Amino acid sequence: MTKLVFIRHGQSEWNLKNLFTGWVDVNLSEQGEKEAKEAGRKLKEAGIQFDQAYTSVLTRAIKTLHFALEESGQLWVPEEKTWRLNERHYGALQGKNKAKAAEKYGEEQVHIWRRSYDVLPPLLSADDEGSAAQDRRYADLDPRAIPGGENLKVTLERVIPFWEDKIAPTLLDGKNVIIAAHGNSLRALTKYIEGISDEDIMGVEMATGQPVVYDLDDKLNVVKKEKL
Ligand SMILES: O=C(O)[C@@H](CO)OP(=O)(O)O
Repeated sequence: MTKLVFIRHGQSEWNLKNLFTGWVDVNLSEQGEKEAKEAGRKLKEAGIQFDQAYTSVLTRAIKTLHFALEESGQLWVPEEKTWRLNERHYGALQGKNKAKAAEKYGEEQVHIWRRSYDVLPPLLSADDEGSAAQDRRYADLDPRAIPGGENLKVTLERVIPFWEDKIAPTLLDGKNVIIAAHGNSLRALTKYIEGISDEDIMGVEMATGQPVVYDLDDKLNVVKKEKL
């Protein structure tokens, strides 16, 4: 039996301001730091020991991982960062206020952009200001893989190759894994490992800074799921 823990980053500065964030690299808020440390204390209390950590290339997830590991006395655990665990890219919505967008485009349209499985947000092009194509951390990516905006389906399609190549083999090796990532990259992984339908995933939410602990059998079937 191996343990797999998901943790969505603690509250970010843009969660606090209610802005669409996606690939914009914002920091944790003060509250977010507290949530990440509290998550670490809960992991310690539960006695969960990790062998490997994975996170995105975004500050809010990396710092959440570090606070949680430090607080649980496991800051030494090997970690790998990948763009594949990034938040879903919110395209031209990034930086816009979610409540103002609902006033302008209607609640329903905004809900569809936020939670539908396969509707894309308005896209950014590579030469638009704020495009990831201009960000050095994505320099090694095929420019065609740099998104201008993603729905959950596209997010899942770029998260799963990393699951198959790295995370699943580590778990199959009997190692306990923590993944510190984002609301939508973790919803994609949740959908995949729990076999949730395209419709039902619309109702699945991830709380900031709350560890979700899975016990997996030797075929990586979920035996138990618990939120700390
Ligand atoms: O703005 C975002 O990047 C995400 C997570 O904060 O928002 P939502 O929950 O609306 O998908």
